[in-house]
Amino acid sequence: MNQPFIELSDVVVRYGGDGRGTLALSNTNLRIDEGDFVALVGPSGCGKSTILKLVSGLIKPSSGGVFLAGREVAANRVGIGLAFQNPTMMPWLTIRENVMIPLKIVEPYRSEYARKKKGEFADRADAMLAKVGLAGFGDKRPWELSGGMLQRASLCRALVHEPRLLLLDEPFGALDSFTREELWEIMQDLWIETRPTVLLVTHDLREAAYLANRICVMTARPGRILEDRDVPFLRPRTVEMSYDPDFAALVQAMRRRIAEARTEGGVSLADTGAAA
Ligand SMILES: Nc1ncnc2c1ncn2[C@@H]1O[C@H](COP(=O)(O)OP(=O)(O)OP(=O)(O)O)[C@@H](O)[C@H]1O
Repeated sequence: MNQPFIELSDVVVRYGGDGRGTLALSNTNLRIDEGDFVALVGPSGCGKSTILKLVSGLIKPSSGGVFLAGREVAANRVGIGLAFQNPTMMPWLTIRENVMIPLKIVEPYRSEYARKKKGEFADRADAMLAKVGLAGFGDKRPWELSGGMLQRASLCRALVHEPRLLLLDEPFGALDSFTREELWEIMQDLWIETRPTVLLVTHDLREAAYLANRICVMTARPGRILEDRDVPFLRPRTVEMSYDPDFAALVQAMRRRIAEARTEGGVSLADTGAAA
């Protein structure tokens, strides 16, 4: 079997440190190949964001292993892009400067940025903005853009340094449904063009089925992967396709699975730390 790009092996996460805190993940196993697009879905609080935190190295597992490109996450230098529900732009910077932030921080761009390539990087940011329909908005400040426009800019910022891994935590969750669907299309185009490995956390099952190649359904907390399904629809997918019977049937099956999953994790008082 090929070595996966992301691997979680028997991962347990207990928040709180003294062994009496919240058990968020129990014996979670997950393998993701490079270039794949995987959606994590499941009941609220089941540990989806916890998996993103593990893969980004923000937290360590209480036990088990988390590997990225064959190495422990802590020892890894894989470039990562991040986008969240709240696009959090720096208000004192222009949109272009916000998009360029990873180029100031992440090598090899960082040293080049300091030397001579600032103009070149501004062009790169403008090209990204044009791809997501924000041509000409580089000089604007964040407060001059709508929520949907800010989220487009946030996708540019997540991808400008060509990361091998893109972590998305409900990036379209706060948008109206029309804007959300527009952003799905943009996200799909960006993924097809550069093929980063993507791990998407979402509550929107149509979104998961539109964007992902695989959907992993988690149990209620303490979470683990309950079901791992391939999404067979051809690309590029369209919003119209999301109303086809096959697509609707997949979404319905997921919905049922999550309803069942709500009862399959089983949170006890001890798990929450409330019994302590
Ligand atoms: N820093 C923390 N300290 C203590 N408990 C935490 C911490 N972070 C998360 N938790 C708890 O761990 C569990 C899993 O949290 P997580 O955010 O991973 O779930 P989620 O599936 O992403 O939730 P949602 O779908 O509601 O966003 C939740 O019960 C949460 O309250």
